[in-house]
Amino acid sequence: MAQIKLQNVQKFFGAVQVLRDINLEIADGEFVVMLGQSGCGKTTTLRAIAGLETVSSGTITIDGREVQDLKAADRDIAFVFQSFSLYPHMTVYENIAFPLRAVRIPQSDRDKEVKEVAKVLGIERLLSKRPSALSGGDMQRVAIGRALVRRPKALLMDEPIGALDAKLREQMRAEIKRLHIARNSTSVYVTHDQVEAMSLADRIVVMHDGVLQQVDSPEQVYLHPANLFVAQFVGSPVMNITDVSVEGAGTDALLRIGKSEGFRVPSAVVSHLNGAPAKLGIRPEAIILSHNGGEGFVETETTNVEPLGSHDIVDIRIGDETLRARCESGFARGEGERMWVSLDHHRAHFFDAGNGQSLRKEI
Ligand SMILES: Nc1ncnc2c1ncn2[C@@H]1O[C@H](COP(=O)(O)OP(=O)(O)OP(=O)(O)O)[C@@H](O)[C@H]1O
Repeated sequence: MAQIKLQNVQKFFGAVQVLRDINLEIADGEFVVMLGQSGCGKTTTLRAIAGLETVSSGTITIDGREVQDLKAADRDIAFVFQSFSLYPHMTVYENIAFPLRAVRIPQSDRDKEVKEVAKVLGIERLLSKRPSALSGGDMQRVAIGRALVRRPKALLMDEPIGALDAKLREQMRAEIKRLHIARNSTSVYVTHDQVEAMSLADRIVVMHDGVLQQVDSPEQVYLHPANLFVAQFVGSPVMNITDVSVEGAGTDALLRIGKSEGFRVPSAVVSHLNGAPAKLGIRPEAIILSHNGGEGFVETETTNVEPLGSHDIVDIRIGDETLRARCESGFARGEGERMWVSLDHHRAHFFDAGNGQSLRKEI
């Protein structure tokens, strides 16, 4: 197990900068997920930690030792990729035992370690088989087993289950989590799948354009996104974002979206904005629809209904904007239906219209 620290890490490929001043501390035993769109630099960060990629500047330390100039083999870190890189001519047992043979661990200890890892991963029955006889999920279990068997300081995983079908991914996700709890190995995991990130991580590192946008628990990333990018990247359907003007003083203020009639909210909700241009962020589940209206509700019309089984996503018009609301199945009959809408202002987010940073009320 290990503590990993990146300080002021920069990486250029030719003239193109793909990592911009990365600062990140990963605690011993922590499960950190790097989340971002394709090309944002998450794989490069992981490869830099592993020693498969050099950094242009900055330092990487593992347990206090600077490693940025060490070869991958000298960092005591294991890596699992999306593609199953098993040796086809070896059995599962031999594949898992391989890293132990390479460092000349005696046969009896090797046998004990291989069997223990196989037990944790539930692949004991496969030990005598060759990779060609395995399913995709089992191949990836073996790849993880091989990475874990020599008890590396840290386990780095790059979209390890990205190539599996949806059902198997769900199952493997649970297994990786269970494995992490059992072994408590420091783990860094790369994915572009926010559900995977939310379900696995102790902390999520949201990355965009080579810059860390937010490093926080899944709950914090969802409830308090640091900026517009994070707000729209995490959560499905995405958070509604609209320009908003704030009017009025006294006890109530009016949040007006476009030329809409506006939502009356307590002034305290918006007092910290000080009249600066802001964007409103509101998740679909924080939009309240009603057939009858009432105080705080504004009249609207549905423009689309997406039935998803457990709930529906209903599009409504406010001013010139379309907002997406989450409501119970069958609540809206179809498009063109008259409705009333209100916002749960406790769950409203505001962002600086210029730089996109969250304008969070200081508590
Ligand atoms: N060896 C290389 N030479 C030149 N450019 C590279 C190299 N490796 C990566 N890049 C570029 O660096 C940027 C970051 O790539 P990286 O693989 O880290 O992103 P990523 O977020 O992991 O994306 P993906 O999920 O697609 O792997 C991309 O623009 C990519 O094209």
